[in-house]
Amino acid sequence: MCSDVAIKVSNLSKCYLIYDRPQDRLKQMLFRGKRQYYKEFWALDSVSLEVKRGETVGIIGRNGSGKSTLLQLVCGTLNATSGEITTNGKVAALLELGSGFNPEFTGRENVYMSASIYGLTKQQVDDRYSQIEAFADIGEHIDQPVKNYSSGMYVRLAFAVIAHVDADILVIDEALAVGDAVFTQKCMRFIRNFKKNGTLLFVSHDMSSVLNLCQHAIWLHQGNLRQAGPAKEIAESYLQYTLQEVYGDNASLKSISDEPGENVERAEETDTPTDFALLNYDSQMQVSDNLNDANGWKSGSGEILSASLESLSGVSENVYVGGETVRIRIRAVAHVAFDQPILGFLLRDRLGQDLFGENTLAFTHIKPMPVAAGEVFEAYFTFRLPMLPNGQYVVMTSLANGDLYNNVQHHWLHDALILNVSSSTIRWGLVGVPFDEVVLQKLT
Ligand SMILES: Nc1ncnc2c1ncn2[C@@H]1O[C@H](COP(=O)(O)OP(=O)(O)OP(=O)(O)O)[C@@H](O)[C@H]1O
Repeated sequence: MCSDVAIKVSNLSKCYLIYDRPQDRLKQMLFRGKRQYYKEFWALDSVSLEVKRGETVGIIGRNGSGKSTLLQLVCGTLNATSGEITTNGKVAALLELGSGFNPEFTGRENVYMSASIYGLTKQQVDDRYSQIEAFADIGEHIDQPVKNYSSGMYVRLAFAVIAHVDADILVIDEALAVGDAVFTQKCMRFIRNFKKNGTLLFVSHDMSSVLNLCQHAIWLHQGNLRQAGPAKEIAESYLQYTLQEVYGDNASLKSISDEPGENVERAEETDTPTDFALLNYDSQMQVSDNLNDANGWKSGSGEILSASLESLSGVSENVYVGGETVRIRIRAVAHVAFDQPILGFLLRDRLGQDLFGENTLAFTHIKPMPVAAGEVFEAYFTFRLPMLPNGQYVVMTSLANGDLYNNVQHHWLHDALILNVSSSTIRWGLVGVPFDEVVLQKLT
């Protein structure tokens, strides 16, 4: 196999033998060849693909289309009926829950067992154990048998292991779906870093994760490779297909500009021009302080002491409403003198996408505010809270010193605040926008 190819799959097929009754399996063994007591089910049928070293490939498709089967075949946990698979480099996998760990062993024992399967020596695991434990961040559960773990804890530990075994190829099946926002972002940071040199094969039903992580995508349909290509293109074709499944063949993603119209006929107007019941995007969020558990790093020259979100509309403590005016306040202390300290924040969604943020650079650029060692200082940012879809978000905070062209980060906290948005009626996109008018009209 060419050295720039990480995974090569040729005419790969997997057939499961389905027996209607358990005794049929026994009969088949006894009367081997004379009669067939099973039905064949082809979960994968002559699939061929090539993944180049350093490529990130998402696998999409409906339930039962063969995605997990393909991943298991690539990882060698399942034998193919026919066809060939070649991998170039160390493959580490996060497959479905329950695979990989011995349920009776503790988390710690499973770390040692699993890492040794990936070729690490006991000394190497000893050296990395504290990093693995910190990545998993499951506290004292690490010494409990994994059969008592929640699915989230299980994935945390499994991900922590594969993140520390020097894999060349990572194979991940839907793992991010069970993690909370903080853990998901930790995984996303790891994967983004891994992607710089490594190869990723990633199964997900969450199209935003696929688009976020993968350059290419493969669409499997009833065990066949239906389409492969750039992730955006494949995601659009798949979305078109799912729309047609729901709404029939007329559903299309065609641009409205394809069918221009000149005259406009409006739908009959009612007394109330538009009933905005469906367009009420109000969303409520609860905010919790995560400063003590936040992931990040610091130089030691200064640190963030607190980060908080305050309501200026005084709605209610800890509950904020999309659209209301709020203030993010970040307080820090300098351990050495800073000539131009900068404080900033970024709001991120669970996949680590930056939604918005700001820092005090513009202010410090024009009017620097030096601080002496030991001085406490703060910045606050007042703004209208956007309307966000349901889900978890985090606020990243940072402390730096310098100007636009030359600045040094001193404290960086990925998840200083955690925001939980509930009861949002936003159905599409990353934010809700207040609509002034919505009209349905005929073009004649
Ligand atoms: N051990 C098995 N015996 C019989 N059929 C199986 C077995 N494992 C999987 N299948 C069948 O093979 C098909 C493909 O399964 P697979 O788990 O690969 O699908 P998938 O695309 O990953 O689905 P999902 O999105 O639901 O996870 C399904 O119809 C499934 O029922």
